[in-house]
Amino acid sequence: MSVDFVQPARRVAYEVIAAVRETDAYANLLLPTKIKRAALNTADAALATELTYGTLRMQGYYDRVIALAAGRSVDAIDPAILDVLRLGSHQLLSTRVATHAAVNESVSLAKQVGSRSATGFTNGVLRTISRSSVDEWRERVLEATTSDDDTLAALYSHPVWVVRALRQSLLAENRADELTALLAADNQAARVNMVALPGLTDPSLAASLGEADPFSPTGFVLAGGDPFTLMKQHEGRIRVQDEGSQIAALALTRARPVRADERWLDLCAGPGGKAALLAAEALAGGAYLVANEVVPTRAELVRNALAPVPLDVPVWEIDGTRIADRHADTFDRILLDAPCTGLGALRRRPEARWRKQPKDVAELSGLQSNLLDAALKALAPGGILAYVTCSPHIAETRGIVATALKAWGDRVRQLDTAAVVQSLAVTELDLAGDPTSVQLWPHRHNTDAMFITLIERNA
Ligand SMILES: C[S@@+](CC[C@H](N)C(=O)[O-])C[C@H]1O[C@@H](n2cnc3c(N)ncnc32)[C@H](O)[C@@H]1O
Repeated sequence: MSVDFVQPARRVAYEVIAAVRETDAYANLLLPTKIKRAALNTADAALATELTYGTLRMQGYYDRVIALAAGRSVDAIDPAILDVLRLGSHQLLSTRVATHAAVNESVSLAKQVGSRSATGFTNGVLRTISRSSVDEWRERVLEATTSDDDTLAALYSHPVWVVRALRQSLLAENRADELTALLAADNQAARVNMVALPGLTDPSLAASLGEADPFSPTGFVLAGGDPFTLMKQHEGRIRVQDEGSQIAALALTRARPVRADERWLDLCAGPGGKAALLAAEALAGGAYLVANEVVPTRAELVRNALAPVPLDVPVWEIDGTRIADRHADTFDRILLDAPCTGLGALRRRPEARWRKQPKDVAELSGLQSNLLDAALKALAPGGILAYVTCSPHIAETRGIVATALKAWGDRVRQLDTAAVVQSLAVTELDLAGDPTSVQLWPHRHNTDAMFITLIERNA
């Protein structure tokens, strides 16, 4: 074996981590392609996934260790070599990979991607890290933190502003004591959860492929196998979908019995996961559904997602903030699954916490408010709107709703969303706070942190 050998799983992990940094690639989309191209076997694919996701998630923590071991700020390290060091640190501090394999292969990788001097530097830093225990490094990192929030940020590898935002959201439910459980849950791999479109799949299918979800009546946890192969085999009538997303869509469709010929709208539908579930529900209840998505490539994904449902669903491509220009007072139910920071899906998107910035919240909240106002105008009198985000950030959730309620006054009212969600759930959920909205959580419900509120426009 050449001294410069880098195991294919490590090479794949490195390439994905580097692409995330260089081209803003999404690890969850790029990794499967790279694994396929490298023809990794199942064990190597699992190793590449663990190395990629683990390194990206814990990057903030590893950077603190690397800075201490290197005696310089990570900003002063060549970015390609920093990626090698992060991947090496992950192997040394969080896996059972043998020290010599972690160090030697990192040095070989450094030789391939960095300058000549980088190999000695990589060797030195990783050997320094390997000489102290995991606990000793934790102590050293914590000694260098500057506040309680910084300590949590370091230990659980989240940006400080995200730690604060998550605490605020839990505080709104009087559950701030759950913060560390939430931060820890963000660092756990999410299970593969699927939806079996109701009315289009045999009810026994879920049991044969996995275990029924505890809360969503349409979902199951996949026991094993490749979900995308299964999806193809079942012609899209089962698909990957978080349990929280299913609950959000069903909160709208099951808020009250469906009258025949109701008109439904999915205002921000791409890529179409919830649209497919809404379509199955519309078909069963005799309702019409329109899906809308402003980005044409994502509108195409919506059409694909809807294909398995034998219902004619037009897919519009208009700016949702203008929906009421031509469709005021029209729809009986509207799903507004708003574009958001995605801070509720950090388990699933390992790099997202480092990519998002507080300014994203400010930008998105303007759009969210405009979309909500337009959607309320497009609602028929007596109609119901579900405002949903996969972020628990107060500025994207309760803040947006409060602004709309103030502007709309007695022309709208919030429904008992908690009661609706409990009534459709298979088993009772531990929900906290004001029942006009529901906040799901990874640590409490094992779902993404979806926020759901139902608003009725007065007749
Ligand atoms: C959170 S995603 C929706 C996810 C989707 N409901 C699903 O379950 O697959 C929000 C979507 O809104 C779209 N979007 C952003 N701005 C929009 C606008 N002004 N009008 C309509 N759609 C918009 C984004 O392109 C994105 O696809």
